[in-house]
Amino acid sequence: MNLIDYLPVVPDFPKPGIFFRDISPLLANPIAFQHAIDQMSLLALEFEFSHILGIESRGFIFASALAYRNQKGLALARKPNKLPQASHRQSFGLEYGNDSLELQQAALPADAKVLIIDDVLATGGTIVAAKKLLESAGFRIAGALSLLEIRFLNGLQLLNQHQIEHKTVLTV
Ligand SMILES: O=P(O)(O)OC[C@H]1O[C@H](OP(=O)(O)OP(=O)(O)O)[C@H](O)[C@@H]1O
Ligand SMILES: Nc1ncnc2[nH]cnc12
Repeated sequence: MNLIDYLPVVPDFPKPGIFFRDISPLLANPIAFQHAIDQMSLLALEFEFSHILGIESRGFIFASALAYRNQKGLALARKPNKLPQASHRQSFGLEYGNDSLELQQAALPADAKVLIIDDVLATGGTIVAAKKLLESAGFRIAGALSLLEIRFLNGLQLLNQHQIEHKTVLTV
């Protein structure tokens, strides 16, 4: 099964010039979704980690399934003003705009070593922000794992600059 067939490109979404990869067909196909989680789960085993951080909102889908499959605790990095006790915030730029993520200190135990999970690595801005968020809260980072890397946006380079080890199932 070629998972990339389930991640079609939608041109000019959400802005002109962006080639958006839609995860909906992959989620709608139980075999494709299961295969994606299986592949991510195998890659996750290559990291030493105690907890998973899922990034709102598409990252939640994969982070949740992996936390279950790999029997790890799950914490959520949320968009602004969603968390009742947000204690850390990090703003960042991504392929088509700017955003912020928040984290609660109590989301993880003090000795947590965290694997960051997201669906897509594009510019890398989101994952770098997630790393800074975790570090500002005093947590250790194991690395980052995504389903898809969009190579021409050089996210991997940015992650290397920030000493983030990254693995991905698919690269386009
Ligand atoms: O590598 P980057 O350039 O930072 O881009 C990757 C991020 O962009 C998308 O999230 P988006 O902000 O569109 O939010 P969503 O998950 O709520 O759709 C995607 O889910 C990643 O989190
Ligand atoms: N081109 C893209 N497709 C899907 N998700 C993205 N997140 C950032 N860039 C993206």
